[in-house]
Amino acid sequence: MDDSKPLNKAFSKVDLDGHNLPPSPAPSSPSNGRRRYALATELVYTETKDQYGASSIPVYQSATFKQTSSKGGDEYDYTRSGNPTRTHLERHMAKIMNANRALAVGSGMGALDVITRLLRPGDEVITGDDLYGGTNRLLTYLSSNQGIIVHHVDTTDVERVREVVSDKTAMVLLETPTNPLIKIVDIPSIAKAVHDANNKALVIVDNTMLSPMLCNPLELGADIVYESGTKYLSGHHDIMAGVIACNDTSLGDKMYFTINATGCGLSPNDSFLLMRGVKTLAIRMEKQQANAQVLAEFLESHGFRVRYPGLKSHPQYDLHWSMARGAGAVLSFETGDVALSERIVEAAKLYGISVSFGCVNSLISMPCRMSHASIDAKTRKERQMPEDIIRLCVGIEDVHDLVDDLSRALVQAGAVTITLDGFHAVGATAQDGSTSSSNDTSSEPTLS
Ligand SMILES: Cc1ncc(COP(=O)(O)O)c(C=O)c1O
Ligand SMILES: N[C@@H](CCSC[C@H](N)C(=O)O)C(=O)O
Repeated sequence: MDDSKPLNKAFSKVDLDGHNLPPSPAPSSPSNGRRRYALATELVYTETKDQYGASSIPVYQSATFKQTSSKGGDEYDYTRSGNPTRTHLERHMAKIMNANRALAVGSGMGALDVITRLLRPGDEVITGDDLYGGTNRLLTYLSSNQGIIVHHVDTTDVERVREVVSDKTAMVLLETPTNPLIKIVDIPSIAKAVHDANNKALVIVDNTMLSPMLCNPLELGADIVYESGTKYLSGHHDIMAGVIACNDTSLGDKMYFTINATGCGLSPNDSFLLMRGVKTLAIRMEKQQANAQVLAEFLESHGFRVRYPGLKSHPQYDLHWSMARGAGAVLSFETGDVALSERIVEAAKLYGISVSFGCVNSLISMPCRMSHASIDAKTRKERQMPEDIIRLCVGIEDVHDLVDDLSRALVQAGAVTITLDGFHAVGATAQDGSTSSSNDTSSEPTLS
């Protein structure tokens, strides 16, 4: 049977590859999806066609939908193919991300999986040398098992990308700021260089670290943007989710095909929770990044090497602010000593020792042991990931409490020397170049 032909009302649409597309979800349309108000307003403003005028989209907790005729083909038939709660979320996200189409799936990695299924064996992918560990793991799997050639280059340097881009390049995958080294990648320059060299190559941006509140990669030249909805979009660490957005409707159809074929669409309940979470994104992000700025300045002023794009000392400060509307709420700092970093992390009380970020609660972690442990030690060394690096993911708590708790943890861990003038980092990476060893516990202050 030729299954590429529309069979009946239920499969009236095929995508460019001839795949049958089920009837739902109806793609978000630019006409009903375009932003009209400031982002903070659009985040909370929604329109629904709910039969009772519910102001919050109901959870359509149903696997199947009764059809009005034996031909099927009503707007919804089966939740794997489409669900009204998910569609409502997807249309809202398309509006927020300034895209023609948004798709909601079960996690950020699920989103990258859907995107990379656009690849064919022999295709080449260019990506960074400082990447979230899970992204690195999926790309390594694709290169070992699926015949995809992956080039890891320093994407902070456009020339390094230009050197490897070719007619075999199918995707260029970027993160900015990178996780966890907080390096900045020039999306517009890379997108132009890649599209000039190969107009079929897709530029993909993982926007998890900034969220649509602070950056719109589609407006900077990206073809597809995705985010882990587990982070800022939902904001409470109570769901796993991923969102993909693009402006090319045929790409949207292809990715929707994969979502329906593999069954990774976001569940109705998680769609509801993500929809509820995203409404407070602006206010959360504003508070989180204000707190992060205070903590970054606090650590830097006490002699720690801090990586945060809100600090003028960040080597790519101007580049970051040319693309983004804020610095985000993830920063990392070094102590010069792994054991010392461990003591700081374990001494903190307000900051949960946890992977992830973007939550209302503040978190502290050691990326090389936790979020990025799936990158082997040799590769971490080659990529110059400091083993002692500590990542702070800042929440919405009272900033004085956050500073107090971090100060106490630094003192308790022996990370600072206390003088009459205050306290100062003892680690080898202190910004003033001092090399005093943190292993010299004779100089450790004691907690009063
Ligand atoms: C930058 C970045 N992208 C993608 C992901 C994957 O998201 P998820 O955990 O929702 O699969 C993460 C973290 O997990 C991340 O930090
Ligand atoms: N054990 C998990 C680690 C998830 S890390 C989550 C987040 N992206 C972060 O950077 O903290 C795994 O192996 O994926």
